[in-house]
Amino acid sequence: MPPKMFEMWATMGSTIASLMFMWAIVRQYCPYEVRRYLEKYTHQLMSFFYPYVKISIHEFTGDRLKRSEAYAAVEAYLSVNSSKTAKRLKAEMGKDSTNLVLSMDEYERVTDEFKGAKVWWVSSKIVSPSRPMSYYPEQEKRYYRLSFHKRYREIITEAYLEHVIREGKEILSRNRQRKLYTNSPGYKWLSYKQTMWSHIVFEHPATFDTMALETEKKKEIVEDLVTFSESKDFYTRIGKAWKRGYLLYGPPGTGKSTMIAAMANFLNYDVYDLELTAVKDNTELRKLLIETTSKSIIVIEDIDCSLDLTGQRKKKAEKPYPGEDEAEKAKAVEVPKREPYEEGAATSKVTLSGLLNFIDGLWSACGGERLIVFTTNYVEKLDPALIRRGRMDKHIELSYCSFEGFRVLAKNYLNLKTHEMFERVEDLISKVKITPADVAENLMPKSPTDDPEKCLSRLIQALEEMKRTDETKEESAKEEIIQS
Ligand SMILES: Nc1ncnc2c1ncn2[C@@H]1O[C@H](COP(=O)(O)OP(=O)(O)OP(=O)(O)O)[C@@H](O)[C@H]1O
Ligand SMILES: [Mg+2]
Repeated sequence: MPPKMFEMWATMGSTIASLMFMWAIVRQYCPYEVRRYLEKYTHQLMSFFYPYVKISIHEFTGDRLKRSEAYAAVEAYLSVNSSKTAKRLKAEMGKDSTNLVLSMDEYERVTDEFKGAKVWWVSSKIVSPSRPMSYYPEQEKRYYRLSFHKRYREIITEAYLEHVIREGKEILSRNRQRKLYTNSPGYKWLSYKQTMWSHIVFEHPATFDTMALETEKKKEIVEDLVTFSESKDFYTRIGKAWKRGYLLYGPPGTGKSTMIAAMANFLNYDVYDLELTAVKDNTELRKLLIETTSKSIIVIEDIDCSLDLTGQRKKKAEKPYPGEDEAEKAKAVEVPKREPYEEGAATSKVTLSGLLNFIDGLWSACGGERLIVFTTNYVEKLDPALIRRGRMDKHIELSYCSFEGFRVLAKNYLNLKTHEMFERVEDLISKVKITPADVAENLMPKSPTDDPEKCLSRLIQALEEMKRTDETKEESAKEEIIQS
């Protein structure tokens, strides 16, 4: 190296060293105010010469309980765009647990181009150590940082970011793994970040096609759901919250819970299964509902058993459903039942007015696309205030199996569209009250040797037995009348 050059490097080196030394002294001894002042102006001076703009998108913003929608959209956008160029990727199980979804690993950097503008994305995190004696673990604050040259400021802030968010949201809704949430007491104490809901992936196979229901009824429900999901502007225009209440009622085993799953699958919504007996009081109910997200169905099953609606406590099975005596009940398919109201009464103080307030007031303020579904076996026991239109907009009765319903089940279970034995089934099914659950149970092959004929014979036998029991009951009732 020529001596002149060496001298120049040496001078520069010593200048930088002395500046750094001075800065260290300033940091150590200057009062905080002076330091802040100096830092601010150094920063401004640096950005004057530095031609790049940086935008950070943090995972959690002011409201630490809610993940930023923008962060989720950027993450989805980059998961598709970065997987082609990034060298360090992380893999997570995707929708339906069938494939791995790749996304950018931490501290990885990828480039993207938009209308001739080149941008860089970096995924990063700030780790703040846990405080001594603190209950909470160390916290990680993840963020994405976007950098681009300042000459592209307009194009990036006005068009590129919008493009990223729009595409990201589309990817999210395509890949969304739907969830089934339940409120379990105590779970919320696990960590301050934990919500009051616990969830699992929702993978119920029910659809409207597999439901044993009259075609007309199915069509009406599907049209109602489609109209609701496409009516965002309508609800805004008339000044009503974008929500709709459904009341599903009918005897046990007629498909109320199955229909909720079919609705969720049809609309691609999450399901919040709200166990009212596990909710301490109205305040907790409010908190739970505020935490629900848009595009969801909030379900309160067996509402007559979950809430003291009249001041009188009720037992679900205190009266058999018409046509359902003890012998029939014993034969019926075992469907999991909720505990009757008494079980939760000791701890739950949720009142009817609390629930009504939520349906009308608070929930309406949450905005977003939500359905609320109540189910009951005894519609006549419900307080009219709870089920009036406006709260429960659509009342759907699910009843005993018709021949049309049977045909759907025969197609599902036996892959039969028609069969000579159907005629006998048609005749019998019009005379007895059998639930779709019972029909399904009889049609289900019980061993590998069970062919469709055997399953149909089993159903016919069950229907004949039910008919005989009904006739015997009718006769003894007639005799009783004659005797009295
Ligand atoms: N309409 C239906 N279409 C197809 N399958 C049905 C139908 N109704 C009942 N089933 C079958 O019976 C089983 C029980 O039905 P489901 O749990 O939906 O009844 P439910 O009306 O919710 O009963 P409960 O009032 O006891 O809660 C389901 O797993 C399903 O296989
Ligand atoms: Mg049910």
